[in-house]
Amino acid sequence: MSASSSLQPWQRRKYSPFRRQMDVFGATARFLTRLWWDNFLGRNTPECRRQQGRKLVNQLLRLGPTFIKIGQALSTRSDLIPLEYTEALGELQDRVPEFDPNEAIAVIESELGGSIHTLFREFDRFPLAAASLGQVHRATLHTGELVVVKVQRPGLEELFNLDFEVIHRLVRILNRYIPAVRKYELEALYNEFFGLLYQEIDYIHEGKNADRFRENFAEQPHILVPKVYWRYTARRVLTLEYLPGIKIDDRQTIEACDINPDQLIQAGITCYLQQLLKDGFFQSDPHPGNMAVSQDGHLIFYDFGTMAEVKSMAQDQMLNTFFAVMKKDTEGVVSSLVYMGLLEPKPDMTPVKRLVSFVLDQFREKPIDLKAFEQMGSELYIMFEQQPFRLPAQMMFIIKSVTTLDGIARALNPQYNLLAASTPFLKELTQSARKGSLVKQLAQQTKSYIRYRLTRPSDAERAIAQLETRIEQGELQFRVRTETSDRILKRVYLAIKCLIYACMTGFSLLCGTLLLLGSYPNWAIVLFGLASFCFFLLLRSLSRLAVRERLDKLVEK
Ligand SMILES: Nc1ncnc2c1ncn2[C@@H]1O[C@H](COP(=O)(O)OP(=O)(O)OP(=O)(O)O)[C@@H](O)[C@H]1O
Repeated sequence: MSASSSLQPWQRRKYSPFRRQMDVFGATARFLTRLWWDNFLGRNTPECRRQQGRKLVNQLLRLGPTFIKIGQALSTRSDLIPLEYTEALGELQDRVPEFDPNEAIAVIESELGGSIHTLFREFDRFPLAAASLGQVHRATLHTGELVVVKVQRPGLEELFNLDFEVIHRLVRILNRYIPAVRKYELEALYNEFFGLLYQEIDYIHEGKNADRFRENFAEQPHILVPKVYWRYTARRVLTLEYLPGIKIDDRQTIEACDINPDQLIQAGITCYLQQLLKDGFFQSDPHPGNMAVSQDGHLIFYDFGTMAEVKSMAQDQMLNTFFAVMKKDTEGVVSSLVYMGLLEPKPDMTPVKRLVSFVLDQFREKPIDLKAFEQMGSELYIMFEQQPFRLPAQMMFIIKSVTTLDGIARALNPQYNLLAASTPFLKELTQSARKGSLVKQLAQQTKSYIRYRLTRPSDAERAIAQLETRIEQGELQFRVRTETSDRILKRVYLAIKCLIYACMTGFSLLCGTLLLLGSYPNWAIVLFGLASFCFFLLLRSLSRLAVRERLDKLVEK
């Protein structure tokens, strides 16, 4: 990033709230007037919108970091603004001049409490990278470890505080005087946006995110996440292990290093599926600057300032969701999205279902092609204009991150296939979900057997029949937990019980008959009752004995 010679207004040392308000209101008024003028002249072509988009980008750049971030956030909202605008805003690079290294050093010294020489053995004054919120310098710790120090732009928080007030005022005015904007729920968007922005400028939060992300991938050595040096980290300074890498979309260098792009794609897709579906914690901004490839082909992740959360899913739920998308099953997709908190459950879900069905319909005759999501942007916008709801930000983050990832994969291999790249993850998922469901079924069957001991033998019979079939099909294997002698003892015990009940039945019957013949009918009835009860106990023990025998045979197999 090149340093700009002319100082932008937002870089001023002193920026009065009134002056800032005038600048922001002036820029908004100019933008709205241009829109109104185009509308008045009936100029509503894609080319006009593209031009307006470009002008908007320049205006946002002049207004500085808050507005650059607003532009970047809006570039994911094809549910809110037309495609030409999202495209123009998507190009909104962080064209912000890097700041003076002396200022960076001053921030580090005040945040970490020590002079730069006591903190670091070496500190590279020339930044490695610069962005709207901060810049990254290379350094060496006194212990010899190579690190990068991410330093926040001086005065950034003050500028955000100023803009927080100014934009709130602007939102209230727009809501009050321009009824057409009310459908955008600007107040909610404003809260959502600043909530995320304040999180992004808290580097302690970013460090914690990095730690959490690293833990989620601890078992996967091909995913690298820089270690956080907490002793050298504060709210405005983040010190990370130096992990240099090749830019993820630099196919030539990747191939020159003998790294297989297909393996990288697979690792990237698997990693994202895990983030989205299993961990429910994902990097919502996977642009090529936030990912790199190490010399030995591992995937490196940078930047954990914009992590988003969704409800993680159990394995079988994940599978159902994935297959619902692949099968284009609207109901299934909607219920998964509701479960993950990506759609708000409403009494009338018809508009949502209509929208999901529209999206899935686009792929009716062909496999799901993520690139097509982007091309559908303008149609989506038209649909949203007619729908009485907007999507939660996370949903748009997912669409954006998945489509960005798809773009990166295509840059590496234009022939790549999403389904093929997802296969390893799905395979593992299917296996563990299958194991999980087998265990569940076994538990259920065992439960019904136990229940049988208290209630009906027929349930146990059915459960055993199912177990038998599954064992025969090789799906289940029993681990023998009781000793053979123990099992024989139990059967003998049951057989003795049967014998006793049989004797008691016979004896009661005999006594009952004798009493009846000896003209004691009342006593005879009591003994016949006792005989029937013993007979019932006999039958129950016999069926238990039969079940026991079959179970033992299964175990012996
Ligand atoms: N641990 C690291 N090791 C090596 N290089 C790094 C490291 N962290 C960041 N970088 C480099 O610095 C660049 C910017 O880092 P990062 O994305 O974290 O900054 P940022 O200010 O959040 O930028 P943006 O918000 O635009 O993504 C990365 O693209 C990468 O080239």
